[in-house]
Amino acid sequence: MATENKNLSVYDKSKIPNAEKLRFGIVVSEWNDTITEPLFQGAFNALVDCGALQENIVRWNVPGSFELVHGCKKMITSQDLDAIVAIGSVIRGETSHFDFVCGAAAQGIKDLNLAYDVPVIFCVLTDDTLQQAIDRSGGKHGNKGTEAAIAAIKMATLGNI
Ligand SMILES: Nc1c(NC[C@H](O)[C@H](O)[C@H](O)CO)[nH]c(=O)[nH]c1=O
Ligand SMILES: CC(=O)[C@@H](O)COP(=O)(O)O
Repeated sequence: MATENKNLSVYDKSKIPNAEKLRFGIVVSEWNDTITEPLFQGAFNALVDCGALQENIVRWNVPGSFELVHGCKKMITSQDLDAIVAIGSVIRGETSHFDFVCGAAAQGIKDLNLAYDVPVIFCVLTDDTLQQAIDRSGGKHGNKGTEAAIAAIKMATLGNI
């Protein structure tokens, strides 16, 4: 189902485990911060709405989406966390740099999920236009940060009875 057919901000709290006892990290790319800041707010607000304590949410900033992987790895190995949300916004420019940044972020985050037991949620928008990014960071399609926070709670409690 394409994003245009679902709202990224819609979730059913009755089907989400309470996050009160969980600790979360959020690593935020500073590139396109007009997009990544709303994504962070969406994620932060959803975690708190689902019971997470504000003091149990750790935020680090990195320069760009390419640096999300190292930032998440450093957070995994230095903090005691139940899940991490990696937030970025990559918007296509004139060159193929977009493909390399997106690919590196996606593959690197995937590798972290294989190498460590802390789930890292891929909250990196990869858009052709700024409008697409706006639409997915609190616009008409909702907020990808909200969706990522819910995924983080679900993955942090995966397999719990
Ligand atoms: N163009 C975008 C970038 N580019 C920067 C890279 O992520 C990286 O910081 C740089 O290549 C130095 O290693 N990053 C984004 O997050 N979004 C973009 O649109
Ligand atoms: C995703 C990028 O790195 C891109 O925004 C850079 O723009 P350009 O490809 O025009 O250098």
